[in-house]
Amino acid sequence: MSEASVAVHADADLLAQAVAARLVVRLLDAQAERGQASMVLTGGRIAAAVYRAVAVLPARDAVDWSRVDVWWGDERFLPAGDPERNETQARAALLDGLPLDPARVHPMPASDGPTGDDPEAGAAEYAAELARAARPGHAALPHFDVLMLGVGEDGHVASVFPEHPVHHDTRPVSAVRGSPKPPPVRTTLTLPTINTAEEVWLVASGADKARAVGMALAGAGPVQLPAAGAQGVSRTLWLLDRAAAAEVPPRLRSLR
Ligand SMILES: O=C(O)[C@H](O)[C@@H](O)[C@H](O)[C@H](O)COP(=O)(O)O
Repeated sequence: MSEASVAVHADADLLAQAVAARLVVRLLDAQAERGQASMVLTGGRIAAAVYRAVAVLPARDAVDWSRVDVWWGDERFLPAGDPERNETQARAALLDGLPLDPARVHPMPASDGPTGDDPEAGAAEYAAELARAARPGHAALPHFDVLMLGVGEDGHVASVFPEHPVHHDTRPVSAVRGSPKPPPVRTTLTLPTINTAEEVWLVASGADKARAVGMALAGAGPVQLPAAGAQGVSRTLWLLDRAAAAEVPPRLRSLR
């Protein structure tokens, strides 16, 4: 697992612009290396700002979007098209304007989808979809070039919440009930699945995130503070605005 590094930007807008630029470069590098690229999306306000920033970035046209796989790290278990779904938000902010191959866009289950209103069946189906995309000879997961995560005030990432039973789920994808952040029923990649990504980027903006960010970087445990347990194979990058970085431990501040 990689050591975390931290980049701090002046405010939320610059943070979103910088993450958008990094994302385009990451996808370009992956395509240069592997002929294709994959990104795992998250939900929340800062993620939506990043997607909007990618949408208007001229360099986005350098990416061959028909060779990009799109996955989600978590989803709210609601009907397809519900405005609260992370998928709906990402499509509106970015995906609908990109020449993606629809077969490479892999939304998490909807409560009115083929697996019905059963989040367990939906999670199992998403695990099966991941397994179908796995590289031959590899574990039941595809290669994730970059996996982005927002960070909750309580330190949750994706829909892995502090002290929640999801921490004991050994499956790659979990159905979450009783989420403290509405809506209560969700689907999420579990932390071990998240941690197979080549790069994990934790993106946080605002003073209400400072405590969770500071504690995660100071070495809190993942059950208490799930963000502390998210790590990329070759890179773990915290992308923060100044307000969210206010409690970053001094030994990491030099990396700003
Ligand atoms: O479904 C969701 O809500 C998310 O995927 C969640 O994990 C989110 O990323 C964080 O709660 C941060 O959200 P904000 O950026 O809005 O604070």
